Amino acid sequence: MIRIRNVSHQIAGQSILQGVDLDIPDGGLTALVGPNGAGKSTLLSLVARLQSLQTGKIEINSQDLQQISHGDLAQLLAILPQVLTSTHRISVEDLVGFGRYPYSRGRLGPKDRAVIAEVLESFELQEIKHRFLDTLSGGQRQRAYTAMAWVQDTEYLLLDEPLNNLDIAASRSLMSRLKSLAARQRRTIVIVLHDINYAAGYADHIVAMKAGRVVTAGPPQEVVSEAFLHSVFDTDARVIMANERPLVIV
Ligand SMILES: Nc1ncnc2c1ncn2[C@@H]1O[C@H](COP(=O)(O)OP(=O)(O)OP(=O)(O)O)[C@@H](O)[C@H]1O
Repeated sequence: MIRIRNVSHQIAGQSILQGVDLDIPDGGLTALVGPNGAGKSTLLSLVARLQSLQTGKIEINSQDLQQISHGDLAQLLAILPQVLTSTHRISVEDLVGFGRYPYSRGRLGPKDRAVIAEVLESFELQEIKHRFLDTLSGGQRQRAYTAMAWVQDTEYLLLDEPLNNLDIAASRSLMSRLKSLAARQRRTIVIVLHDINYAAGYADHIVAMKAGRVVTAGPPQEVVSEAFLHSVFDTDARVIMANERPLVIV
């Protein structure tokens, strides 16, 4: 479990997170939602130790995040940040191969190669595995980066807006793939999503943030309502039920 207690964060004197308390349960998909600037990316980056913790405490599997060695953390948790550069002349296969670095230290062994082949297959990248990243479409590149995060084979995977640039078919396919892989391999995926319907349709848990605080958390059926959209997103939209999940009429 990821346990976040009383985490506050400031940048240049501005308060970004304010006393965040949150338990992210083990297994399945937890969607982090909220308006632009709510603090979602900042919270993920603190959990992944991309930024230093200023106040409060974060524990992963009851271990203090600050005390976990770099090597152990790289095998426990992977993050796909929001901003991805694409200027590198690197092939999809090599990019995904980099994801094995915590295990291979740069020398891919048979197990690494097998895992890479399996992930290229399951993320439908086989046919473009020799292409350079800067020749791909935005959506293909996004899939390649997500595969690189996945191939790290970590118990916890943090994905910041992985549906960026993906069309509806690719978005649905990625969400159902993540959901079934998480269930099959008992992984915990925390995913920042802007489209509330993908969160409502696929996530096991939803955590909503606003102005640097967690305002509500729970299963989609309990969280997503017209009152929730009004209070968190300042918008009035209808919510109906479809396939036993809430659906926002946009
Ligand atoms: N390096 C930085 N310098 C100054 N302000 C920052 C920096 N990083 C984040 N912020 C500010 O912190 C707040 C939270 O940003 P963050 O990216 O965590 O929000 P978010 O919920 O992920 O937003 P979005 O949905 O737009 O990606 C925003 O007001 C942002 O402008």
